[in-house]
Amino acid sequence: MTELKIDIYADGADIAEMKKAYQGGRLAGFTTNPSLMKKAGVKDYKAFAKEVVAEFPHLPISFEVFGDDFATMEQEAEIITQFGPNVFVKIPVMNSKGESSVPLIKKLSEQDIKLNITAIFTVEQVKAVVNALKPGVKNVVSVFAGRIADTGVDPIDIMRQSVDICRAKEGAQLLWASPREVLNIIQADQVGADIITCTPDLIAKLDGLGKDLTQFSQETVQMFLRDSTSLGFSVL
Ligand SMILES: O=C(CO)[C@@H](O)[C@H](O)[C@H](O)[C@H](O)COP(=O)(O)O
Repeated sequence: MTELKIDIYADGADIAEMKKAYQGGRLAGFTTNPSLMKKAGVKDYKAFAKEVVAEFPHLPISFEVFGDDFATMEQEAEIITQFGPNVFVKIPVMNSKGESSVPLIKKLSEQDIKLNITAIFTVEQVKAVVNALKPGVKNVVSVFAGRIADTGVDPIDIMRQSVDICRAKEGAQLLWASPREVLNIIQADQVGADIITCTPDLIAKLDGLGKDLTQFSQETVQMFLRDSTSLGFSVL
């Protein structure tokens, strides 16, 4: 069995799926975002958050602000942080107009609000965000490695540099966001990221970690046989 040092969080907003993922025994926390809440059909943000916090009072959970102007984000952050002592407030690194959230991040961090800064893609953004965080307060810095890879860029170097920047600030934890495959969990562990947040489907695939490849080859052929038998086809 491959030993992982990294904390694995579940990324989603479907409470039944979150509970199921937690029962697997590997989870150290949860993240959500507006797109995941839309997909899961969440109708009432506060009711949803209350239920999640009641279900997992002992695990870190990140809830995102919905506002796009900094005054609204600030008000929402002050409400979200009161959802529970285990709650992190997710603030996007910029708003939809591309205006930097760094001044707001600094303001909220100075109030000891635990933050998860999200939608980070560059080392420059990591530097600016970490610089704004109050030392000693637990914070999460979420770099979207999978979306970086979607542009054809290998995210490893960006993630390595991000780990180093976070290590220099007490309390800052680097989160590898948007992983696509189990290999990314190994890579995140190897670069020294503190957290990786994965969909429940990806978490389920962790059962394949360290599996014998010849055995996996045979199981794959057995799957083809099961399906060809059930289809009843023959080329003869
Ligand atoms: O909370 C976080 C990161 O802190 C996550 O919910 C984060 O938003 C998601 O992992 C990403 O948005 C997922 O990206 P993608 O798989 O849709 O490309």
